[in-house]
Amino acid sequence: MAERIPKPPEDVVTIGILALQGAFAEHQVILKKLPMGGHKIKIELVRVPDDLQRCDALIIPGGESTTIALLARLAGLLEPLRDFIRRQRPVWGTCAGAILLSERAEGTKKGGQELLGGVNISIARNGWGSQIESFEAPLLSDDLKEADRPFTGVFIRAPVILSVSPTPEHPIQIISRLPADHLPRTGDPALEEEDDTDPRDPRTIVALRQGRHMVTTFHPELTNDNRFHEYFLRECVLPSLRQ
Ligand SMILES: NC(=O)CC[C@H](N)C(=O)O
Repeated sequence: MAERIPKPPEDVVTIGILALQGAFAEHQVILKKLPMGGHKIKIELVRVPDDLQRCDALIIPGGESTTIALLARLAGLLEPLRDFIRRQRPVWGTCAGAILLSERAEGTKKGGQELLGGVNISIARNGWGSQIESFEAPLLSDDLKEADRPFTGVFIRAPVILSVSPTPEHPIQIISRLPADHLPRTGDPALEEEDDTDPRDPRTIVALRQGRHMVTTFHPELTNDNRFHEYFLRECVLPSLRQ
């Protein structure tokens, strides 16, 4: 009888999704379907500090950043989350999550808002103006698989990146920008007149990363396209496991 060769144990990667409020279930659906080569993904819905302890990486979903911060405080998660980020664990914030990962936020509610920090950017909550509830834009990025195929960016009361502050030790990589012909109409001529739009204007940046910390101001979890999830795993999560 042929000897059975035992299969090597699959590497299990535990991805946490902060599940206090917002679109965490949508991230879960995409992660479950994501092809992972030799790795197996275990998804951990993070609601208390012990959940976070089991995670190799974390996704902070879209929703309401003030509510998420408040619930995180009540759950005793604020400091464990900040510690997770400080330890350079991979973290990705989408929309409200992007606000929470920013070092500075404008347009916060009265009394301010607690942030987690970790990505050296300034961001404006609901920065496209209250008249623009949501819009879609075709996004291109050389960093995505099938780079020629636009990714449909879904923006819902999205934040706007106001400035990025890289340092030599902590460079910031721009992953995608809004195309000039898809800038929302904000009444701000600098953003609307194509000829005048500086392509380096930080307000056009919609996806970036600083080390293993990534922010997207739109909702990749609300499309059927898993390429930003694939990017996060490939560029932020898997390299962190090899150390
Ligand atoms: N879709 C979203 O996540 C919106 C974010 C929301 N405007 C906030 O400030 O938290």
